[in-house]
Amino acid sequence: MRYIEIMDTTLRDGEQTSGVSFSASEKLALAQLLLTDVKVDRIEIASARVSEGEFRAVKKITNWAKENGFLDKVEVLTFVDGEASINWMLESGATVMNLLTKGSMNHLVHQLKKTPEAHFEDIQKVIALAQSKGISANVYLEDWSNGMRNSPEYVFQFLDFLTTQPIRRVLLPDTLGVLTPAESYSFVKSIVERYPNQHFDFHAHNDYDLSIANVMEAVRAGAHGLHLTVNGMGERAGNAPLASAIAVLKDFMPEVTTGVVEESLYSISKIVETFSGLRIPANKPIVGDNVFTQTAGIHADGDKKNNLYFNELMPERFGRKRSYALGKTSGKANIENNLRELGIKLADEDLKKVTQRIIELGDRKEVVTQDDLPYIISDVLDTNAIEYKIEVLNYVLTHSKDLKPSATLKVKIEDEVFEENAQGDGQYDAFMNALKKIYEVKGKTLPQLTDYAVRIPTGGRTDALCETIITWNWNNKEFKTRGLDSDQTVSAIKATQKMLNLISL
Ligand SMILES: CC(=O)SCCNC(=O)CCNC(=O)[C@H](O)C(C)(C)COP(=O)(O)OP(=O)(O)OC[C@H]1O[C@@H](n2cnc3c(N)ncnc32)[C@H](O)[C@@H]1OP(=O)(O)O
Repeated sequence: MRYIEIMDTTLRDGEQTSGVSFSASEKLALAQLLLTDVKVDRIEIASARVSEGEFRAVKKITNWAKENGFLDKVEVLTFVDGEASINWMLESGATVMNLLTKGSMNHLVHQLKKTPEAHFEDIQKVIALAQSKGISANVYLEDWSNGMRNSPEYVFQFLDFLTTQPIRRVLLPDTLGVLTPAESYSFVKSIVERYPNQHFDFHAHNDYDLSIANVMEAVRAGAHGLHLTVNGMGERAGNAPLASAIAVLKDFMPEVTTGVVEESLYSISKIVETFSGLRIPANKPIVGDNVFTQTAGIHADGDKKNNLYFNELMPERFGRKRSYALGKTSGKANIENNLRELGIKLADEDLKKVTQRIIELGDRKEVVTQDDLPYIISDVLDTNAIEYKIEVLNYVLTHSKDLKPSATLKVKIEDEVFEENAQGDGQYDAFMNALKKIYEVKGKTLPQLTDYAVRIPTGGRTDALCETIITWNWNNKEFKTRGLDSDQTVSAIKATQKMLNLISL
């Protein structure tokens, strides 16, 4: 089996994401996790000369790496700038440089304004100097992909030159993310065949959303290593994402292997999300919040029947769990899956009612989570037990500055309809005052409200529902009623309606 070396460049190319800057401590923590938990083969942690902060970060990482035997896996991007980058490396303690050179005539002529011969001479000097100081070299051919399209003679002249140099690897970047999968294959293949003794890394960018397809084709063509970033961070549309690349190699390319630990990919993704502040889209493969959530009732039903809707991407591989969303597309099977996890069993009739309630909430765009389920169940079962003879048909509640809150309501008691309005200290108080007036007309009194408690189920982890529990005193006996709704006032009115029906029994 062919071993593919994984070089993670989250801390260098990933940090080139607009608006992202890791602190030195964050860089150290990520470097440690990447090398010891995720077990990538190498990490690129910075560009030389960038800043004082970057220098401190590199120094911290190299100190740790030296003590723990990882120094040879820690790389820094450097420039063809005589002694400048090398001196920076020496002071920071880094020992592997990824030398950025020009991989297309276009960049060479317009940016460095040099001939190929002059560029090669400069490169040779830098590599020799580095070697004399104990620094080993990998060489990036920047804009290599366009070079292969527009100036292949130059690229091959350059690669011929590199065969004469004491370097470890040649790094082939699709700097502008312009390659198609077919080109990734044919360009890498032509190079690997011509230089069988050289190690080539492929470095994709995601401008056309083709980075993973390109990575696959480069590996199929014989690339020996890949450059990836956690969450696909990187300049513009980013780099090829580590988690997706690892899953694709594992599932579609059995002829290759890597040293990366799949189970660690989700946790590193979350940590990088936190440190970078760059939110992971919910639908991002492997690491997005939604990618292991079945929302459709039919899919949940199929999972029950021989795992019909599973693919190779089992969440447990990545340290995650499958979940079943609750909303308007939930069917019974979805809800049963959630109930099973909570250890709750319901009769068929009750399950149907709970399902109906969840669909209603979903229709109102409320997001229902598993945490809400026990509340919904107890509300549905509680409401079931009561035969509703008294109904609050309509109401208007007002709240305005410097005016007393008021309420107008229409209530059906048995077959009679009553309408009243009243003011109060708050909207609910006004509602109760109007209700009292209706009951006075009928020559009845209402229980005394002794406690009124509002809570968001599960301490605020979900905001779909609000529960109001009202304690009443009726003929010296206390009882409680509960109302559940996404709106706090409505939940209180539901609790009150329950009370009206209980006292009429
Ligand atoms: C593929 C990639 O992602 S490459 C990413 C490389 N990393 C970075 O660019 C890190 C961030 N960059 C920086 O902090 C700065 O650009 C520095 C510190 C590297 C250089 O800063 P400055 O000296 O202010 O130069 P500035 O950024 O304006 O311009 C870049 C210079 O480097 C030159 N240059 C471009 N590529 C190279 C190279 N591979 N080797 C040497 N010099 C290069 C340019 O021609 C330009 O030189 P000029 O000013 O003589 O025309």
